[in-house]
Amino acid sequence: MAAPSVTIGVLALQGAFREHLRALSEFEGVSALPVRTKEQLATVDALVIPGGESTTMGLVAERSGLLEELRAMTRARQKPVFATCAGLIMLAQRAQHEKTGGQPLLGGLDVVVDRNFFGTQLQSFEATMDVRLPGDEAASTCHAVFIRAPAILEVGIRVEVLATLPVDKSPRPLEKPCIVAARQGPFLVTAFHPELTADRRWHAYFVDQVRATKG
Ligand SMILES: NC(=O)CC[C@H](N)C(=O)O
Repeated sequence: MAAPSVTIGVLALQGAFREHLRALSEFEGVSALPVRTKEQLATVDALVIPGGESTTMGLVAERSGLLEELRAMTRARQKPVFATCAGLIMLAQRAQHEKTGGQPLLGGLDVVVDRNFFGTQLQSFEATMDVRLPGDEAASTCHAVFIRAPAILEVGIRVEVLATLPVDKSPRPLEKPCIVAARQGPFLVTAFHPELTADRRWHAYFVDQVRATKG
């Protein structure tokens, strides 16, 4: 039986949305659409929130009247959401080192993130680390691109950790490995950018999850 076809939106207000649209278009039976309005948001089965700059993304969402719709969607935790880097910050329940004066977050993912955990743009880096994708029996290797990346500092009990960056791979000294990928119910998050490498396992897992949700 053919897998059900699904429509996946990519929030296209700011940031690396084109790369996600391109990655999703590689999957058969997936139609990938940029989302900029409430009407577009209402038509998708799932949403990708890309990397970029979370303060700008939050402000543009606020100005375009999309923020409350997005919040309602993520807080209801019904539709699958794949959030990368700035997207992870947006989805977090709480962020440290927020922009002065605060910044609009969506919430729904039970984590605390540090927004610029690894430092400035100059501390952007790449690392090969072990990850465990949901459903995989064993850990496997993943090459990851971190661009002024956040890290997850605290997780709620319903959050499953999928990848931690070992201390010797970090550009700044760390006391312990830090969490860089996780999932909770319909949410999948990475602090790095899978859309910028050829490794499609994260998108593939997400597409499967969207298909399973749609039945
Ligand atoms: N590459 C990224 O998405 C960087 C995110 C950035 N640290 C922020 O605050 O939004």
